[in-house]
Amino acid sequence: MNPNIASLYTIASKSERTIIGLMSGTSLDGLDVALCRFKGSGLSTEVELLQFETVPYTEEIKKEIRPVFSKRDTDLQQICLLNAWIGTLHASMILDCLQKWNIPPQQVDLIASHGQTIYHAPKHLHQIVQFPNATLQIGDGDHIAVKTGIITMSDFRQKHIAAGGEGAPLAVYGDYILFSKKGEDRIMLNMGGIANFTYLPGNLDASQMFSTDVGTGNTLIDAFTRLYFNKPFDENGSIADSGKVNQELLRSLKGHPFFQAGFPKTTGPELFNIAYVQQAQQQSQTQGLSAEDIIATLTRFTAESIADAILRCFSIITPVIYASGGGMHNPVIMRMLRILLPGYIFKDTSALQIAPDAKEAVLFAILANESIAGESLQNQSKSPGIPGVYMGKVSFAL
Ligand SMILES: Nc1ncnc2c1ncn2[C@@H]1O[C@H](COP(=O)(O)OP(=O)(O)OP(=O)(O)O)[C@@H](O)[C@H]1O
Ligand SMILES: CC(=O)N[C@H]1[C@@H]2OC[C@@H](O2)[C@@H](O)[C@@H]1O[C@H](C)C(=O)O
Repeated sequence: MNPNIASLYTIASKSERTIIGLMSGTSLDGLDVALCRFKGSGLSTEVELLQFETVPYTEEIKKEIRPVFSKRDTDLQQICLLNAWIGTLHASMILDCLQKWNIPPQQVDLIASHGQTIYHAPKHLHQIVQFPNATLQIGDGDHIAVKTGIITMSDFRQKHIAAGGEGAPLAVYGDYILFSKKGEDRIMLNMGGIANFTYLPGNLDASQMFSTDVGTGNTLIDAFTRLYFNKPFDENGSIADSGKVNQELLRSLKGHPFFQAGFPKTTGPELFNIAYVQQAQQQSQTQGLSAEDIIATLTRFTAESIADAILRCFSIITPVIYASGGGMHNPVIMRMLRILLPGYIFKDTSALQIAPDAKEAVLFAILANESIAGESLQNQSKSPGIPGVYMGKVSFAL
């Protein structure tokens, strides 16, 4: 037997596995590295988050990725170079973390790497009849495996598309396994670059569970804070707080057919970008707004997109909302959400023993644990957008 297959078999048979989950999201802020210890699989999974770190992307790294990030017209050579370069970069970030945590790489069984999304094109975005849903994550797993010496799983989204999904949100699989709770209806709300949520019914009926993107999270706030203030994000919402929401611009921002479309649906900065806002400004004749008012309006746009989607989905019940992702650190978004969603209880995932900034990286570690050790597709659901499949491709180190 090939010794790689034998090691994989050994890892799959262990009673405990150590898996590093990686996530580098649409905010391009850095690489989330979550070192997790797993026992079991499926609904009996137990995860302990041993270490977590967000390794920030330097301006030099962002400068290399931005020209291809969610751009239709781009340099194919740059994509080709980045695919290997990001893999190598992520590998050295992992090795630095392990050194800092004083953990030899030999103690890690697997790496679960999301990669860097550079283009997400569900059918409703590209609208080309003969092409299916599509998405592209780069930072090839082979480079991570060879450089770290650790078996790496990557490219989780393609199987989801092959089985009929849009390639996202994938969080739902881990949300179901980790956070479903009999007797409590839950919304797992993640506010990263893009905002999404998973509904977990308190009756544990997987066929009622669903997951959807709802629109922009921080991506537009970040883009305009960069444009006008040369800062990466609106820290603590202080710029939004100093501006006034413009109702005409807000109405125009909310006018896109994406918001009328049914659930589940996915999106990205391919739609929600600077041009999207400029077009809305033109339509609403609000080109003269101050930078502060634009950021206040975009912050409100984020909060209303989330609240409208939740109110559309739940007319009778008010599930408990567990927030995660960088947007929960923006007090203006959180204040608006509390006003827009009266009667809802807000918590964050630390109440469920997972640090909110680490949640997405942990969820990719869960996907890898399932693919290696899952004995049945416990997360299989009849809900649209949640095909019952094992995801991820294996890269051996040798
Ligand atoms: N103190 C803060 N004040 C305001 N915003 C903050 C704060 N801390 C983080 N953020 C926001 O959170 C963003 C990062 O969020 P996160 O890391 O969850 O995004 P991501 O994982 O890249 O996105 P996605 O989930 O869409 O892939 C930052 O770009 C910023 O907009
Ligand atoms: C294509 C892609 O990378 N999508 C991300 C993005 O960031 C948030 C939202 O859009 C979500 O759909 C997804 O990530 C999370 C981790 C998911 O798949 O659940």
